[in-house]
Parts: sequence; C-alpha cells; structure tokens
Amino acid sequence: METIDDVGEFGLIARVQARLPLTSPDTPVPAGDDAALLNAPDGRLAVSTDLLLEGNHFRRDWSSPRDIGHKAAAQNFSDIVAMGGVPTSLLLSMVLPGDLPVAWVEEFAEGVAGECAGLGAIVAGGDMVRGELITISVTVLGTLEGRAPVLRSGARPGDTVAVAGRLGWSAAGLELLLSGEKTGVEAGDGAEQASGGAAQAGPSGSVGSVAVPAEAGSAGSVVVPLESGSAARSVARPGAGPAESAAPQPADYLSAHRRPSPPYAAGPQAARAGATAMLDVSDGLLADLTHLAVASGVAVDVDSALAVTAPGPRLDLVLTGGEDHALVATFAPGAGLPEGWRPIGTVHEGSAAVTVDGKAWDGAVGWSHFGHSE
Ligand SMILES: Nc1ncnc2c1ncn2[C@@H]1O[C@H](COP(=O)(O)OP(=O)(O)O)[C@@H](O)[C@H]1O
Ligand SMILES: Cc1ncc(C[n+]2csc(CCOP(=O)(O)OP(=O)(O)O)c2C)c(N)n1
Ligand SMILES: [Mg+2]
Repeated sequence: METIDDVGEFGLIARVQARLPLTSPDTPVPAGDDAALLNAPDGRLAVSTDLLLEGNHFRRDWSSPRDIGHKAAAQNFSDIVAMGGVPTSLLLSMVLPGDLPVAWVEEFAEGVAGECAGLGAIVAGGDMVRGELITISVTVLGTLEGRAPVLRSGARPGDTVAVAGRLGWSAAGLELLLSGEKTGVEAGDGAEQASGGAAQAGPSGSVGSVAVPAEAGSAGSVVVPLESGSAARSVARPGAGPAESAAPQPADYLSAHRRPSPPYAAGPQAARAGATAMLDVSDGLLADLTHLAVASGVAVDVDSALAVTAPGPRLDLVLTGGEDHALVATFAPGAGLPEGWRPIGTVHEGSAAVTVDGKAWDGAVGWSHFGHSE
C-alpha cells in the first residue's frame, strides 16, 4: 500500500490538488505560488476557521475519509452562511501521519471537493505537516453579496426564534456509534472503511463528555438499537425537518453524523428576509442560543413541542446535540419566515438566558471542548 511517506510532501500536494477545485473567475492567482490572490466581490471578506482533530471530531473507524472531507468543509461553510453570506473559497491545512495511505488523503480531498461543488467554492491553498494524529484546519472565506451581516447581537424582545435544517440527528448518530463501541456491535453501515485502517487515536475524554443528559429517553424516543450492516438510506439534503415525514432509521442518523447537511441556502434567504440575528448550531441548540441571548442581551424561550419533529430524535438530542449545523435565526414579529424555516420559540426581555417551555434546562446544554460539558 502506497503511503504518504512513499510519495513525499510535494508528491502528496500534487495528488491532493488534482482532486480539488482550484480556480474560479474570482481567483486571479490560484494555489501554487507563495499566496493565492482572490477577488472580494463586494469589497469585504467573511472569514472563519475551525479545526478537526482525530479522536475528537471524527474517528477513522467511524467515518470514511470522504465523509470527513465533506464534514470539514461543511462545518466551515456553515459559519459563513450563518452570517447571511455565501462561501467562496477555503484554505486546507493538514497534520498527517507518514504511514497514512495516499488513498486516504485522496479520498478525503474528494470529500472536500464534493462539498465545495454544490456552492462553487474553491480551495485557495493549504499546508501539510507530519504528525501523530490527523488534524484538519480549514479557513473559509465568503461574500455577503452586498448585504449587511446577520450578527448574533440583533435579537429583540418579541422576535420569533426559527430554525432551518435538522436538530439532533448527528447526536443520535453519535449516540449509536458510542453505544456500538460499548456493546461491541459493528457500527459500520456501509461507510467505506478508511483504507488507513481503524486506528482509534487521540483524546477520548471528550467523547465521554458528549451532552446526553441523565433524563435522556424521556421524550418520545425514536433511537432504536443499531442493526449491524443496515443499509444506508440517503435522506433528502438541506431544509430537512418537517417535510421529512418517514421515520428516520439508524442509518440515517449515522449518515447525518458522518456527513452533516447544513441548509446552505437558508442563510442568505434569512438575511434577505431581514433576520435580526443568526448563528449555526455546532455545539447544541441551547448552548448556541445562549451565545445569541448573551450577544443580544435578551432572554430566549424554546417551545419543546415546536423544536421536536416527530418522528425524529429525542428532545434532549434536539436541544443539546451539536454538529448538524442547522441555522437558528430571529425574525421581527410579523416579518414572516422564509421557506424552509420553522418557528421554535420567542425572544423576551430579560437576562441573557435560554429556557425551555419557560423553565431552565436541567442538564448539559451542549458540547464544550474544555472543562465540563456546558
Ligand atoms: N484562538 C482564537 N483566537 C481568536 N479568536 C478565537 C480563537 N478561538 C475562537 N475564537 C473566536 O471566538 C468565537 C467563538 O468561537 P467558536 O465557538 O469556535 O465559534 P463557532 O461555533 O462559530 O465555530 C469566534 O468568533 C472565533 O473566531
Ligand atoms: C469521535 C467523536 N467524538 C465526539 C464527537 C462530538 N463532537 C465533537 S466536536 C463537537 C461540537 C462541535 O465542534 P466544535 O469544534 O466545537 O465546532 P465549533 O463550535 O467551533 O464550530 C461535538 C458534538 C465527534 N464528532 N466525534
Ligand atoms: Mg469554531
């Protein structure tokens, strides 16, 4: 098996670049020189960055390299969309073990390319360094197309809180993978096993701290035992939610965890519709709404009956599960919600706090990398 030590740094860059979209009309100088040169169509650039660490954000025995490529790009694109913008390019840096098969990195690059394709985004450069754990750093750039950014700080009392995209699906998939881990049940559902082997590496303490409150299981549980080898059923992509009436299967939750489907079009749509505040749900709805409540100086109440879609994940997963990259936004009363958005709560005057059905949530509100889960 050909490893990346066999082809060397520049051989690997060539193999990866061959699979990436590198040029666009807004790329006067593509990757390959000391720096790329990009046009900023409306004179501003939206910029954001996120790291993915093996063992912490993904596992090679849980996800294919293609899935991980899709996820690394998607979780970054989602931050641009959550400002009301459109992603245009990304920078892709990787720490890679020398004995990793070249095929793993090529497939990962194809995943990144696949996620870029839907948006017409390009890869403007990156870096590669040897290290023990696969670490992926993505920096994304985007355009607001002349619009004002939708910040976390604009929510006002009386606004409606609305969501586009899925809540709790990725967390339901993670729960299945973790339970398979505990019971020894085979977690594979057709995701191509990484040709790099099934090495589970990295800090696992964070895995144990995933937000699954003790009362999990109370509200209309749909999570069913993992069936080994169940066929992966692909579920409709963005805007998923109320329209998805067929009961999601375990394989659907696993796919949602491995390859999130952020509702990309919904961000610019919300901006055009005058959303007062917006952010993406990476850590958990209650955790991320708390950021919005703090930034806006308001109280937010979530109506659990509206947040949960039946059939779908349990209430605790909907409220505290991260990584689906749904969008949450606030809209002035009477503004009307754009297509694909559904109401889940209201903004009130009060201290920067989030309640569920008028009461404080008793348990973790989402994922946190440091300390205890939030
Ligand atoms: N090392 C850092 N240096 C400067 N800013 C940072 C650093 N880490 C995080 N931030 C900023 O803090 C804010 C919150 O980070 P994070 O919770 O990771 O946001 P998100 O969920 O949108 O990825 C972001 O604006 C991010 O850019
Ligand atoms: C192996 C593994 N364990 C646990 C998780 C769960 N998990 C890891 S990071 C995270 C939250 C989102 O990641 P973060 O780096 O906080 O993204 P950001 O908020 O910066 O966008 C979650 C729920 C996972 N995806 N994979
Ligand atoms: Mg971040």
